[in-house]
Amino acid sequence: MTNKKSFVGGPKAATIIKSTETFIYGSSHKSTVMKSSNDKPNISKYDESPLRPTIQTDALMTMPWFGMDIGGTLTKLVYFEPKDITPDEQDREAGILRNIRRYLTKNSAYGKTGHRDTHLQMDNVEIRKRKGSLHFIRFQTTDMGNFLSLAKQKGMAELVTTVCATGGGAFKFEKDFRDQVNMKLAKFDELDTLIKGILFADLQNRTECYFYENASNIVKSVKRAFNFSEPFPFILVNVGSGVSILAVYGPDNYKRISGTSLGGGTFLGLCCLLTGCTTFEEAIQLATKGDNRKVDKLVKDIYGGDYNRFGLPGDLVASSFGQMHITEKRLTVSREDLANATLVTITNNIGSIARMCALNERIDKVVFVGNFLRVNPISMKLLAYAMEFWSNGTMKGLFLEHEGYFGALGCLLQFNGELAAALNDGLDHVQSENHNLIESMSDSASKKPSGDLSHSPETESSTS
Ligand SMILES: Nc1ncnc2c1ncn2[C@@H]1O[C@H](COP(=O)(O)OP(=O)(O)OP(=O)(O)O)[C@@H](O)[C@H]1O
Ligand SMILES: CC(C)(CO)[C@@H](O)C(=O)NCCC(=O)O
Repeated sequence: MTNKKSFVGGPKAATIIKSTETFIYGSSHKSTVMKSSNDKPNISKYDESPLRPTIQTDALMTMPWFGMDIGGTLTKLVYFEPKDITPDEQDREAGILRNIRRYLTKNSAYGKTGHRDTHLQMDNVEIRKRKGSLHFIRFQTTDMGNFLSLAKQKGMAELVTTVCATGGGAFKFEKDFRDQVNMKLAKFDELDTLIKGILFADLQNRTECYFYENASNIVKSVKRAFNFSEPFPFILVNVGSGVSILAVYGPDNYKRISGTSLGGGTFLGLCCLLTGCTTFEEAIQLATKGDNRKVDKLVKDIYGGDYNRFGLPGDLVASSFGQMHITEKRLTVSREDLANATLVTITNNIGSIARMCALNERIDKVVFVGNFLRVNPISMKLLAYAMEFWSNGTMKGLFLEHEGYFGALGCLLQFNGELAAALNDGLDHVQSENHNLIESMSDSASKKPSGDLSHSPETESSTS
């Protein structure tokens, strides 16, 4: 069934993952075509970047189109559903492909932990000259075994030979994909794809980016759309299981400046330990009803009021969990208070590190993403408050609707030049090539960031 072709054209080798007449949508579906540079797929204005490989063959990439981000806690899957299928194409569409399309788009729950976030669906999207909808699906990474069994049961193994994947799990589960469903993973770096996904989503969705108006008043602050059409430079804080902080200067020009192991995984883990809850949703619900002031020690618990000399208001947390060494206090706190205090502790710590990074880089826009922010307005409002309050209004916390899906989305968008490299030579090839390009570009730039692809000590510092 698989007809895999490799050929060289121009500066990069290009590989068509699978060229099987039956499974391809589109009219010229039989042959492998190298697209010329003036016939570019209409993806985004950022495609004009000098760093982007110009060889593009993916207009004929076979369906289904997936991008997968296999993270430490959640696996995110973005699926492109073509909506411009002609009756003729429909006739030729293979049964398995049709069944997969229907299974994914007609359901919103899959297996034990799989969910489709229907409210995030993007319609009328154009990718590689095809029009369709993007569907956003997640499941627990601990459920990978069940996912692979389901994929096999639905016939994916016969249909797809290669999946574009990012996140640590693209490395960790590579062998499982190969052994259990005969699929190869084309691996992409999680931070590269994160940025690609963000830029694409913002172009597609005018209300993707938002901020909190009146951020200095948490009770009154309200969500408002933010015009992110001139995004650079910005600080990007990806709050997943752990936290990565990047300074982004252009679509292909960024550095990982910091990180912390105190992230979404820490919140969930501590909350489960302290309250006996078992899910993130439960943890957030508890936190919504609790009061951290019964758990934390505030400035006014120490000063009796504000600490004016250094501008510390009495209501500020002086010491997270600082009252919990007192037996009577411990006896009066509820599970809800403990959940709220855990959320506030983790959020404030992330806010504080993010603000220092922004200050250091002299950047005023701080974008927070990652699934820690899912159904979590408490943290978003706190982060917005922290950015505004501690910077005297000079910094702005920004948020994006598709929170945790950008890595998977960016992965789905990868062009064949990069795809080919990932397939032929492994990720290292892509990384070192991007690194060289970024290095050569940054030589002439006033700021001199380099992509944090080598994890050299100069480009990365870690708080953990
Ligand atoms: N349904 C859920 N189940 C588990 N965690 C959830 C859920 N919804 C939101 N979260 C939060 O999102 C975090 C994971 O976020 P995300 O998916 O962005 O990261 P990841 O890719 O799994 O982690 P990493 O990038 O560090 O490998 C969890 O640690 C938790 O705080
Ligand atoms: C290891 C990753 C990059 C995996 O996504 C993430 O969980 C993270 O950035 N953790 C924090 C690591 C640090 O302390 O810098």
